[in-house]
Amino acid sequence: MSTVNSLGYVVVRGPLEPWKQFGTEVLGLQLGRSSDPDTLLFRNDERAWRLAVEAGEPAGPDSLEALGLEVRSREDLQRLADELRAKGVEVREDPELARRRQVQQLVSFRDAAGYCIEAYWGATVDAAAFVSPRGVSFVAGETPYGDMGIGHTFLFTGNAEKSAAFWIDNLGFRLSDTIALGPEPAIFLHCNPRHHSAAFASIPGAPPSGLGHLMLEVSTLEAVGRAADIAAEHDVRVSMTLGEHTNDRMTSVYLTTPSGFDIEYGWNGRVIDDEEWTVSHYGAISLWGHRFLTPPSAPVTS
Ligand SMILES: Cc1ccc(O)c(O)c1CC[C@@H]1C(=O)CC[C@]2(C)C(=O)CC[C@@H]12
Ligand SMILES: [Fe+2]
Repeated sequence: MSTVNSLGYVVVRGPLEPWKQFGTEVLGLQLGRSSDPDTLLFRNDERAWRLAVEAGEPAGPDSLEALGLEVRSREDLQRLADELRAKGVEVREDPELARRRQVQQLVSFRDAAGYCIEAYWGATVDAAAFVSPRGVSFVAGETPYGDMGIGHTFLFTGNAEKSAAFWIDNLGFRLSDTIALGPEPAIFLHCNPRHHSAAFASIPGAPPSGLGHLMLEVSTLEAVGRAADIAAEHDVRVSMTLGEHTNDRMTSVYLTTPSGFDIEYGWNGRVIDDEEWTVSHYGAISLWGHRFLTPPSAPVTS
């Protein structure tokens, strides 16, 4: 099976000016060079960009435009596209989009829940070094465990089981673990040593689909604490307080973006070695902390 190697990039919609400030000053992301005035590009590592924000209204979880899933080579992308088509998935090669995303080749298709997936190889590495405006370093492309991608996404879905099955059966993701969360367990999947690159949950009261959060991992607890302080100064909404998750052991805080979905800003996430990993089920989401300040279903406020 052709295996996706990482969650390489995420494309969302939102208001650009607030995002520029939030991305650089709160998150410590570096602005990348964008040839399109209606698209902001953010870097968190050596890549030309990892997070793109296209101009639009705040739409909460519906702000998700596309998920970029990276494969290692032209041959792997060809195999992946062939396998998807053989299973009846409509796969479209898009050279114009590949140019915009600064990758060598790209195909797009929809997963079981209808999320727009862009599979690609040949991402552009920037000649300029990554320099965070807040001096933080991210755990992303270049890690002792290899490329772990941008971070992870937590996706709402009508049917977590069905969504996860698509990613496992067609994209080569592996089950990390599950957590009791509402009537059906939330499902966490990995495709590299990062504990999970995608999680699926259908939660009563939460939206039926969309991006719950994008997790960005920094290399120190100090960087998480400072982000929480700066968020408070900027009147950024904290949707979950500092805490540590049971399964991936991420110590994190959840900050609401100008688009209305959350960024989980975390440190010390667990890594998985497939040779040794045993799947567990957890009865709680956190070991400590992570209190909701407002319910996840509360309306978006700017
Ligand atoms: C449960 C869990 C484990 C590890 C993570 O990295 C992670 O983000 C989560 C999800 C946390 C959290 C939750 O469990 C309840 C529903 C929440 C609030 C959301 O709506 C987004 C984040 C979710
Ligand atoms: Fe998360």
